[in-house]
Amino acid sequence: MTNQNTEQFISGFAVEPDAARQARERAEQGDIPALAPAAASTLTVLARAVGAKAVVEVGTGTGVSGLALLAGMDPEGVLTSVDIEHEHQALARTAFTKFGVPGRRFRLIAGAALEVLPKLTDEAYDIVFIDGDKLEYGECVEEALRLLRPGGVLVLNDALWQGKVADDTNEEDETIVIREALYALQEREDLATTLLPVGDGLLVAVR
Ligand SMILES: C[S@@+](CC[C@H](N)C(=O)[O-])C[C@H]1O[C@@H](n2cnc3c(N)ncnc32)[C@H](O)[C@@H]1O
Repeated sequence: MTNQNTEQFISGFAVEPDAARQARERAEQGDIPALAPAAASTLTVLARAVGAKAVVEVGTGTGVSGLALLAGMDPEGVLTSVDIEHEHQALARTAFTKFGVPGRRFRLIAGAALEVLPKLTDEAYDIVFIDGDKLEYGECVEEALRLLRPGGVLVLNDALWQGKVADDTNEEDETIVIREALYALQEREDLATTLLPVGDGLLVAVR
C-alpha cells in the first residue's frame, strides 16, 4: 500500500478544472460523496485512451466523475448518467453547463440503476463507470459487461472501500458485495483486470 506522503502527492498531482472543483464543493455541502481527484483524472485518461464516444455512468452525484469522463471523451461523445436522486442530477447539469458541455453530449436519466441499465443497448458503450449503491455492484457489473463493446472498459469505484475490502475480518454487507465483485471479475479469463490504488480504489477491466 502507498504511504501517506505518496497518497498526498498523487492526490495533489491531479489538476482539476474550476467546474470540477465547484462540483466537489457542492458535493461536500450536500454530503454527497464525490470521486477523488486522482481517480477523476484516471477516468479522463481512460476515456481519452479509448476515444470514448459512448459512456454509461451509474451515480451521477454532483457531476465530478461525469466532468472527468466528458473531458477525456471524443468531442462528439455522449455520456449517459443514471442517478436515483433528481436533485443530484440538477447539480450535475449545472456543473456540465458551466464547463461548457453542450446539452447534446449528456443524457441524465433519473431512476434506479437496476431499472435503467437493462433498458440500454447491448455492446453499445466504450466505458461503463459504476459509482452507485455498493450493494448493487454485483448486478451492475453483470449489466455493464452486457453493455460494453468488445475492448470496452469497466471501471468500478470504491473498490477498496476505505480499506475494508483488504481486511479479511470485515464482513459488512457493502464490503462483501464489493469483494465478491472484484474476485468475480478477476476470475474471468475473457477480461484483463487490474486494481488501482487511486482515490478509494478503482477496479479497471477491459472486455
Ligand atoms: C458516490 S455518489 C456518486 C458520485 C459521482 N460519481 C461523482 O463523482 O460526482 C453515489 C450516487 O449514486 C446514487 N445512487 C444511490 N443508489 C442508487 C441507485 N440504486 N440507482 C442509481 N443511483 C443511485 C446516489 O444518489 C448518489 O448520487
